[in-house]
Amino acid sequence: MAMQPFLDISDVTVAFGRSRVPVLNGIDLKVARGEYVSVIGHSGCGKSTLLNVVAGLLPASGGGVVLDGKEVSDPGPDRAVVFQNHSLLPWLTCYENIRLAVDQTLSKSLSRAERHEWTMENLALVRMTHAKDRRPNEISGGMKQRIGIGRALAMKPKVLLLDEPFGALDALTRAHLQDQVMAIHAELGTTVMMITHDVDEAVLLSDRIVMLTNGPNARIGEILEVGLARPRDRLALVADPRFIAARAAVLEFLHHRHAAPGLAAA
Ligand SMILES: Nc1ncnc2c1ncn2[C@@H]1O[C@H](COP(=O)(O)OP(=O)(O)OP(=O)(O)O)[C@@H](O)[C@H]1O
Repeated sequence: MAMQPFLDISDVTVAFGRSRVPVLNGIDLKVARGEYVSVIGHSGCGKSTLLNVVAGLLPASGGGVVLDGKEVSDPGPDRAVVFQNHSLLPWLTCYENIRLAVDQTLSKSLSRAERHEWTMENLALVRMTHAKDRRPNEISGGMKQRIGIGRALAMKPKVLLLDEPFGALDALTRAHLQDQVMAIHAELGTTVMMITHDVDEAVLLSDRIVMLTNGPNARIGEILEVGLARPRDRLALVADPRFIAARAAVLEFLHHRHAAPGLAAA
């Protein structure tokens, strides 16, 4: 029997409205358990649309998504999403934001005491124990994203969906969070699908980089196997010829073969 991929995105087409040209056309992507896959492409090509289909937030017009043998038809805790702009509840503390997700998803399998322990464990995982009693407006943007990631992981998702999770952060905070996500991925073996605009980020974090062509009718133009050993050290990689080559391949795709719409002929 052929091995079924853990996450199977099969011939997904999405069109908004009845007679519109599809945004995405025939996206086929198989992701293995524990794999870290990034999706990169120019603004508006349909990256978030693809992530939303996998999340079950948006129905595909054609094709479908199967996760661990189960067809995706609506949102579920097995696919936790972290958006660029955190979506924490402002009236709850950091602890309570994570605890709420734990209570909503694991109340059948864990006792009250275990849910407390699990919440604390996830606060520790994202290095936020010290701020557990603060509310979102009392912490920085980077800390909010850490709570968002902790909350997503606390749901024990089968796949973590990251929609430009570091996009709104300054460069240093961003680097710090990328390192934390790499450490968490190494520790938990989480399957991750991440949307990004950032070529360095994609190469640093991913096992494979999926490059989308420009929309409408966007499709997968190319998939790059990054092939760098883990753990990865951002400073050491700067001079690593394999890192430089991977980076150049993605840049070449984005800036020569599929330049931003409107700039192609410039
Ligand atoms: N609900 C919707 N109704 C109609 N059109 C939509 C809807 N959502 C997205 N689109 C269109 O689909 C296309 C792809 O949007 P999407 O947000 O997926 O792109 P993206 O690659 O994630 O962009 P960015 O990198 O700027 O976030 C865009 O042209 C957008 O205008």
